Amino acid sequence: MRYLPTGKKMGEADRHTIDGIGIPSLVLMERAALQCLHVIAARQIDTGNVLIVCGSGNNGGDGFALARLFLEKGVHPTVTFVGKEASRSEECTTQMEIFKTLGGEIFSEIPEKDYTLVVDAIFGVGLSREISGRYATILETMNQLKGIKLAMDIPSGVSAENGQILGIGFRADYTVSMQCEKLGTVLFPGKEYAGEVFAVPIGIDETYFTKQKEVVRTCDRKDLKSVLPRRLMNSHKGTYGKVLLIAGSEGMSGAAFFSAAAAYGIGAGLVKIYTPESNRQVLQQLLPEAIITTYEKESVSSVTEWADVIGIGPGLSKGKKAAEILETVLTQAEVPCVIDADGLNLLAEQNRLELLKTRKQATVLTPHMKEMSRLLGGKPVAEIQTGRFEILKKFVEEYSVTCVLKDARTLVMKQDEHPYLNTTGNQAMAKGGSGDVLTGVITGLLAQRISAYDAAITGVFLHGMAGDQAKKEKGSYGVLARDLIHEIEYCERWQ
Ligand SMILES: NC(=O)C1=CN([C@@H]2O[C@H](COP(=O)(O)OP(=O)(O)OC[C@H]3O[C@@H](n4cnc5c(N)ncnc54)[C@H](OP(=O)(O)O)[C@@H]3O)[C@@H](O)[C@H]2O)[C@@H](O)CC1
Ligand SMILES: Nc1ncnc2c1ncn2[C@@H]1O[C@H](COP(=O)(O)OP(=O)(O)O)[C@@H](O)[C@H]1O
Ligand SMILES: [K+]
Repeated sequence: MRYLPTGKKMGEADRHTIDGIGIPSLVLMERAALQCLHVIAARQIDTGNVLIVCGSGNNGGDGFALARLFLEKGVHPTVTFVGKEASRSEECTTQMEIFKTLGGEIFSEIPEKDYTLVVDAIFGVGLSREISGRYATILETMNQLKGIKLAMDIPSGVSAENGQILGIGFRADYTVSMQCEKLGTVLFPGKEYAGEVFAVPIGIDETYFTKQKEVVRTCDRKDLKSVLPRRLMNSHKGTYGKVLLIAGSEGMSGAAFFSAAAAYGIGAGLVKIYTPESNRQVLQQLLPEAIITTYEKESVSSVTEWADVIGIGPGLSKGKKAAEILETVLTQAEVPCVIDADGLNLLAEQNRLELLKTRKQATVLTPHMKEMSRLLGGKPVAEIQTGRFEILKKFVEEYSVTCVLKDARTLVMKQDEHPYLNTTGNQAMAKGGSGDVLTGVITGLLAQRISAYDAAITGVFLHGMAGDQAKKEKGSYGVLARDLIHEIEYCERWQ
């Protein structure tokens, strides 16, 4: 698990470390510069001709410190100071003076040379407004230079708060992020400017974020062991829960299959599909492990009574029958529920969202951007994209749900928990059926009795990992929903 603070939150943690704990700012800066040097060595970057461009804040201070460490190694970097003298920070001034005392030369323009490495130390998390004028020209020049590009902390121009490009951004091959990767290089378009990101420890106290519930977190492959539900030797299928999937309508059996197969694939004990009779035969052939029961044969009340967890919506349709079923589930089922696709579209109509407020068990909603827009009464997708954290926070508080907002960077939110931003998954998953698989995975995890928040973040993480594995095998074009299921079945291998 790792935090993805905004620039503002990172600044707070810096101050807490410096003022609250007493670690001097220059000590942190020294470690920041040393870590950059380590990354440069680890990536075997040619330091034959290094350019370091420094601004007037502490990011510039990082740059001067790195320049001095290069001197110690016998490397003579070209250092350009592009900041304003008047606004130079104390640390930046100190580092600049040390560098000068050691014989370092400081330019005010970028000398024309063939650089092997270009280091951006103009703006870090202190970037506070659009970049224009001379700074913009300098960044444009730096982007056009040959050589490997490395950003200290965050590429200049990328907003650490939201990943937006403020005018112009440095296009890095590598970004060395101090202590934590910032939210701005995980979100698009910032991510595309950051290249490979190394989050390096420099001594900032990250436990500061534990109580700051607004700080976003993510997880990595190494967390898998702790997030996967345990599989006990002394167990039976009842141990891993009974999943009911209410999915598929006439001519839409595939969605039910994907969700059900994914629920089994992630370890659920028993999976039942509730669907129209016309889907019975094909589903029985596609997934003989599943129990098939139909609208014509059984009432929704009796099937919901059987279930430990319900997933409703994939391929459901928006017909009258589907609406009745959803309303019965929301008012009668006293088990956790995952609502997806048409389940969400129906929820968005006729004030049905209000039904969520009376539910006693956990509800997980898995909308993509367009479905979220419908849930929010038609709020434009662009508005949701830029304001996703605030908008979702309000929504989950109002309806007491866990919300999985699906996107290239899926966001999971629940009241009183850190927002979770997913970093697995890729463009190969942008295809029909991918979402149905996610519904099955989250439902299958809930069946194994982990909390709604844990099931949502673990499900999203594993689903993305499956996409990444599938892309490795098939590339970006040919991955199908069934490939995701196949990979999920093997998820233990990723630990
Ligand atoms: N001890 C610590 O705290 C540690 C900090 N560390 C490092 O410090 C970085 C944060 O440093 P920071 O807070 O000084 O801000 P920074 O990113 O250098 O920028 C501020 C300068 O930019 C200017 N400016 C901003 N926007 C602008 C614009 N659009 N156009 C023009 N100017 C603009 C702004 O000017 P002003 O707004 O005052 O006019 C000010 O001069 C952090 O990312 C990390 O690298 C690490 O070493 C670890 C220890
Ligand atoms: N470019 C991408 N990068 C990462 N994940 C993606 C990308 N495109 C789609 N996905 C994932 O694939 C899934 C698509 O879900 P959804 O749009 O509901 O598909 P469907 O309704 O066709 O099943 C989501 O989990 C989403 O996060
Ligand atoms: K920078």
